[in-house]
Amino acid sequence: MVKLSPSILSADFRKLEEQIRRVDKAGAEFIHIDVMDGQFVPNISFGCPILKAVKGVTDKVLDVHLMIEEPDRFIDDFIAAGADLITIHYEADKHIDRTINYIKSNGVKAGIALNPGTPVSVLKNLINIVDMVLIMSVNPGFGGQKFIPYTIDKLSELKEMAEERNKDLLIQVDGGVGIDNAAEIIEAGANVLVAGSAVFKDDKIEENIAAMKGVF
Ligand SMILES: O=C(CO)[C@H](O)[C@H](O)COP(=O)(O)O
Ligand SMILES: [Co+2]
Repeated sequence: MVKLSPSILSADFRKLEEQIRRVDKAGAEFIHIDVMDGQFVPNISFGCPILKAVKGVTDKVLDVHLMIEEPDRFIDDFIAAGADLITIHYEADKHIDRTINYIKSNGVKAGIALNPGTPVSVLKNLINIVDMVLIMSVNPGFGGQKFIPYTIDKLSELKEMAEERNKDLLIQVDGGVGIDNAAEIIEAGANVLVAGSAVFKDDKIEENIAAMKGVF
């Protein structure tokens, strides 16, 4: 079954609690939390205090996307704040095997994210130890960007790699996802769709989620 993970990066932060409750009630399975450090990506977003606040208002899977350098420094903090799934970038961690195993040893699910320019082939061995792979379909750092078409091929390649290994893998896609391209993205292999602007657009959260789920 395909799951939806609305990114709160596009929420109205003046009424974050209300927006989370609406996303939850409208049927989103995950809540996507974009953490940016101004180093790995050219933008700063938010960190553990926001995650803790979100944890207080929903039981949905808190899907934390760490766009930060050397994420191993902060894993304990994000686990303590309530993360259910932590995704780190392949490009940001010199000892990614150690960090992934550390996350899992704490009973939290672990994912690896790949920037658009990083080939799926780097996962040849790592695919065996992760719960999820996140294929970035924009260059990370900002919401509201355009989907990069060649990342569709990366989704297909990843799906094939997972099937060859008989592996039940969460395949997440993030960036520029909306009702216009959701069908093609799912067809290529994604089973978790992140959407920020497409969900929070015009404050029509319920309609936007229903339209998106209509495609699944
Ligand atoms: O990781 C991200 C950006 O780095 C966001 O999750 C992503 O961009 C979602 O926003 P949108 O759906 O508006 O593209
Ligand atoms: Co994200």
